[in-house]
Amino acid sequence: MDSSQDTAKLLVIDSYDSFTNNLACLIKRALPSSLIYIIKNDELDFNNLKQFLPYFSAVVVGPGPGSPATPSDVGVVSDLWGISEKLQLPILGVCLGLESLGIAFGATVRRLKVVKHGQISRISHNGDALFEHIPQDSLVVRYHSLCVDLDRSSKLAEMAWADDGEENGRVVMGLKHRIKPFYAVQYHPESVCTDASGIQVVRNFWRIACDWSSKNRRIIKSWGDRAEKQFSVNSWPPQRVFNPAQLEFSPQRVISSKLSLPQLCAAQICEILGVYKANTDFVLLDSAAQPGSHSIIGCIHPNSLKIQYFVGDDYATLIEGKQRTTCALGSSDIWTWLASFMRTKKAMGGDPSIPFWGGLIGYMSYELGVETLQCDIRHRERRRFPDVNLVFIERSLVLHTKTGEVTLQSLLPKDDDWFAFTASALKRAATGEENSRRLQAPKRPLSASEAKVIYPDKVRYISRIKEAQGFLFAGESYELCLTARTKLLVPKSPAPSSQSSWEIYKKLQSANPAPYAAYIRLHPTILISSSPERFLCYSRPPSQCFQLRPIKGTVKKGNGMTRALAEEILSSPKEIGENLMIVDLIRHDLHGVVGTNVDVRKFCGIEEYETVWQLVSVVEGSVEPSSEAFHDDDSPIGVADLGWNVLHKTLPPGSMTGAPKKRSVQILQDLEDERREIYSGVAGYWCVGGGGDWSVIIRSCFKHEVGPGWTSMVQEDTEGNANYDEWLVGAGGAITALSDPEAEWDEMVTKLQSVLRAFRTDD
Ligand SMILES: C=C(O[C@@H]1C=C(C(=O)O)C=C[C@H]1O)C(=O)O
Ligand SMILES: NC(=O)CC[C@H](N)C(=O)O
Repeated sequence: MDSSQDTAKLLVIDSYDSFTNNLACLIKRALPSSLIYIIKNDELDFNNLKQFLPYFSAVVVGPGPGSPATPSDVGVVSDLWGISEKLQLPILGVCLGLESLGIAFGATVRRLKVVKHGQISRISHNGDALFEHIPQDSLVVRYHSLCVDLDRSSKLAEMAWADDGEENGRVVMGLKHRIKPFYAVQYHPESVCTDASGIQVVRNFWRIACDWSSKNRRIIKSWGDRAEKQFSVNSWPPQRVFNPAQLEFSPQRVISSKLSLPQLCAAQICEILGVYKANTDFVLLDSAAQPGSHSIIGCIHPNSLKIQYFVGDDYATLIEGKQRTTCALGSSDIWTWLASFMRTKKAMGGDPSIPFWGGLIGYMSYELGVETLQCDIRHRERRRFPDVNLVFIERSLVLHTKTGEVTLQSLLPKDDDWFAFTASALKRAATGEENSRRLQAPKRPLSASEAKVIYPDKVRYISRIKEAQGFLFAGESYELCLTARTKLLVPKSPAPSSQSSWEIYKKLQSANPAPYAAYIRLHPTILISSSPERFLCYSRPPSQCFQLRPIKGTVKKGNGMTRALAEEILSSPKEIGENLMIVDLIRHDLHGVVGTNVDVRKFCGIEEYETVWQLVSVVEGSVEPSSEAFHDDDSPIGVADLGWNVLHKTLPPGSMTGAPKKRSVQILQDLEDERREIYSGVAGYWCVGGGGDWSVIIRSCFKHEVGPGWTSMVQEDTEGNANYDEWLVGAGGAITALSDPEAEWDEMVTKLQSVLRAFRTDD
């Protein structure tokens, strides 16, 4: 008998990331002293799992995509309901869990006429013990396309219902076995919009489970080495393993100095620093609108280290000046490699109020996240461009966009000359004639009014929307963020691409000012972004806070659209549902890394942008300061890997996939014709102090260059002349069961137009 014999252990069966971590957190909140273990439904075969059931007090069978009748969707769950009397233990099913309980005991599963995804319903119940202390008409969130019908002689009994009126009639919301200790609910008690009945139902189940176990004298085996060996990696909250390697390197010093330059904006500073210069790299992360407050400019020198990785490769490429080396990843992956690299670069002594002291800046592609999810990448293009493209910044300028304070920073020792040179160049420009905080007019008017726009085919896009809805109606997904690519063929400019692309950036920035704008020119790719969406920001350790700001819900401005009207549209069940599903998904992603401390700080706030109104939620997570973190000179260092870990585990951004994530990504791989590449990926930084901030790459365009120099990737016109630069723009939107295909096409075009404005000379 070990000392933990009194601690209840619950096994949660995960049918692939359908909010399972939220469910685990709800159980932990309901039963704080319990220990929770999560396994995938196909992780152990049933014969193996059977041997371990006596170690657990109860099992919770979670939700999931697909059908209870499809063996690969439910895995071991169908066998679980048939366990012998000797091994019997209390089981609570949720959603797919309820449906599989139904099917195991003869119920009929059928499709709802009107599916319910992210929809809030009132439930009534018959007062069964599972619903004790739960008021009638409690509000619960539903995510289902299927439902169960019992026949009279059923071994199961109904306990709760939702009345869907003409849509679906009365739908079963609670079931139990008449004899065995099997209970289930069709709704999601763990959703952020389910009321207090969510936690109560778990408490009630636990009470029923304890009563049943003591009445039946069930003996729970003590947790020995065997169980520990099998399940230690499955424990939730996930164990935070302290990596002593973090302490191996002594930190570098950040040297900084301040200037007050309210006359200059970020783009002007970039011009002073030589953004136009041909054959150079350049990075700007630009807070061009609220709620952004700092713009970050990396000062790249010819020998700045660049790190590239292509999905599927087993090496990273390091580029320093003209030298290229490859670095084998061995048995680890690019994430582990980057984390060890950054460990050697940790620094201290920077101004705590400045978010970036130096570190990696660049982007990561959507497919990098797809690789992390272990989904097949369908579109294997002939020519590939980096999926990770980062530069290590040693010298940087950070502009506070409201006060005009500029912080110059360097990680290089004895860098006085650079400080003096840069400060004097900035001061000269600020006191010079062009000091009006206005941008210089584009040097050469764009000839982009002649740009050819190759839109996605509307008929094809609409048919894809309908196909997506087919998956939603069948219960394969709850929401799918469908996207398509538009190509812009811009007549080749005689100016170098450093200049023409920068002019496009300035145009975009003034046409569509955005809090997470970016100009990232890292050969061979140029990214121009006016993203309104923060993906993930993590503060510096030791007290790390993680913030995600998913956007879902879009209304086009203009044509008499007032704020009041936009508010009315955006408060409809369709729009709220769309946002809620992603909020639940993001909570699940974050709970999967940080454990219990995850909260929704803002739910469905309305934000105004240049061309659209958006529904934005804010989800935050935190971890207690690690006891292993050490403090040196008041600058905490030591747990810097955690933010990076959250980024790794939460890609691709949930708002760009739909929910549940893995199945939705798989479906989208089939519905979309090309790789998304950088679109739907993330752009941002990882600071040497351990913080980071990454935006979702939307409302953006990108271009690849080919060849060793800076020759643009060109397209041939109809006469076969290679005269055009090819810019790529992704756009899309969340498709739900409530979507109107024509309106979704319009929404995609609206998002696209916010970028195309930068290519017009006539406005
Ligand atoms: C897909 C895009 O945007 C995403 C989809 C949104 C929506 O469906 O309302 C809103 C913001 C983004 O997360 C895009 O801009 O291309
Ligand atoms: N949330 C769920 O578990 C959904 C179950 C099933 N895929 C349905 O759509 O009905």
